[in-house]
Amino acid sequence: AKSESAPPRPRVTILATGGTIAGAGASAADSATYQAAKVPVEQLLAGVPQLADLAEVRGEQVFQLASESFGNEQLLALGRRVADLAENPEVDGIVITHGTDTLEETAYFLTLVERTNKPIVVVGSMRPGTALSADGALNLYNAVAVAGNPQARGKGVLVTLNDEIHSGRDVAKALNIKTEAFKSPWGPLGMVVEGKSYWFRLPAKRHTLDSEFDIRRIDSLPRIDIAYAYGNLDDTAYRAFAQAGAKAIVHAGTGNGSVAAPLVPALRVLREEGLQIIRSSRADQGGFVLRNAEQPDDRYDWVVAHDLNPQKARILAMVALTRTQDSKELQRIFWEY
Ligand SMILES: NC(=O)C[C@H](N)C(=O)O
Repeated sequence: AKSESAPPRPRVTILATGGTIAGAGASAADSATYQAAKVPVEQLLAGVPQLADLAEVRGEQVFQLASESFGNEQLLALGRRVADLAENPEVDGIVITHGTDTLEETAYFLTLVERTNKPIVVVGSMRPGTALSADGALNLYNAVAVAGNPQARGKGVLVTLNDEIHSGRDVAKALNIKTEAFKSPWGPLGMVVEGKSYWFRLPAKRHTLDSEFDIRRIDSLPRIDIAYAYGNLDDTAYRAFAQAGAKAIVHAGTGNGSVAAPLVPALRVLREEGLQIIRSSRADQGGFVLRNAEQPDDRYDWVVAHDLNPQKARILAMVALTRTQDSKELQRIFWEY
C-alpha cells in the first residue's frame, strides 16, 4: 500500500481524438505508410505505463479521426468537453491527443475560447505506435508531465512534440516527414526532459482567462475560406467562396500578403458586398503582414493577419466574427491575439 504521506498525484484527463498517435501500420518498418486513428485511448494509455508515475490519468475517446477530417463541429464539441473538464474540481490538467495535420488549428482555437488557468496540452506524433522509434509514447508522457505541472497553469494552450513545449498560438506543422515537425516562428516556450519542464519564455498575446471569447457563448462558427495565391492567379476561387456563403476570405498571399493587381477589383467588390478580406502570408516560417504595406488596407477596408498563418487566421476570424462584424474591431482582435 502507498504511504499516506505520498504527495497526491495531479489528476489529468486525456481526451483522445485520433491521428497518427493512434495510428497503426502493417510492419514496424512502416513509419509513413499506416492508417491514422485506429488505436483506442485505453490501449494508448496501456502502452505507456510510466504515465502513472506522473499523474492519475483517465482517458476519454472523443473522436477517432485523422485530423485533416476535423470540421467546425469537432472544434465546438471538443471545446465544450474541455470546458466541462476545466470546470471540474477533480481535474488538474487536460491532454488532447490529436492528429498533427490540423493540430495547430485546434490548439489555437482552444487558446482563444477556453476560460481557464488549468494546463491544456495538445499532443500528436509523426510515426504510428507500431513503427520503429515511434515518437507518440514519449510525446504523450511529456504532455502528461506538462499538464500535471502547476507551472504550466496560465500559460495558454500548450503543444508538446519532440521534447519541446510550444505555445498553441504560435506553433505550426512545418515539416511532414521528420519528428521535429513543429516549429514556432518566435521559438518554443520551453523543453520537457525526463518528465521535468524547463521554461524560457511566456506568450505575449491574449489567451484563455484573458480572452474576450468563451466557448460557452459560441453556438456555431461562420464559414471562412482560404484562397492560396500564386503567379497567374485570377478571382475564380474568391468568387466561388463568396457564392458558397463565406463571411470572410483569408488571402494566403505571396510575400507580405501582397495581392496581384488583376485581383484587386474583385476583392474590393467582395468587401463592398460585406465579406471581410483578410490578408495573410503563404510564407510558412514567419509571414509578417502589416497594414497598408503592399495594399492600402485603410482605403479598401481590409484586415491584415499580421504573423498568423492563413489557417490560424481563419480560426481567429471565425471566433471573432461570432462577436463583431466591424472590420476595425476585427483588426484590433488580430493585433491582440
Ligand atoms: N501525423 C499525423 O497525425 C497526420 C495525420 N494525417 C493526422 O493529422 O491525423
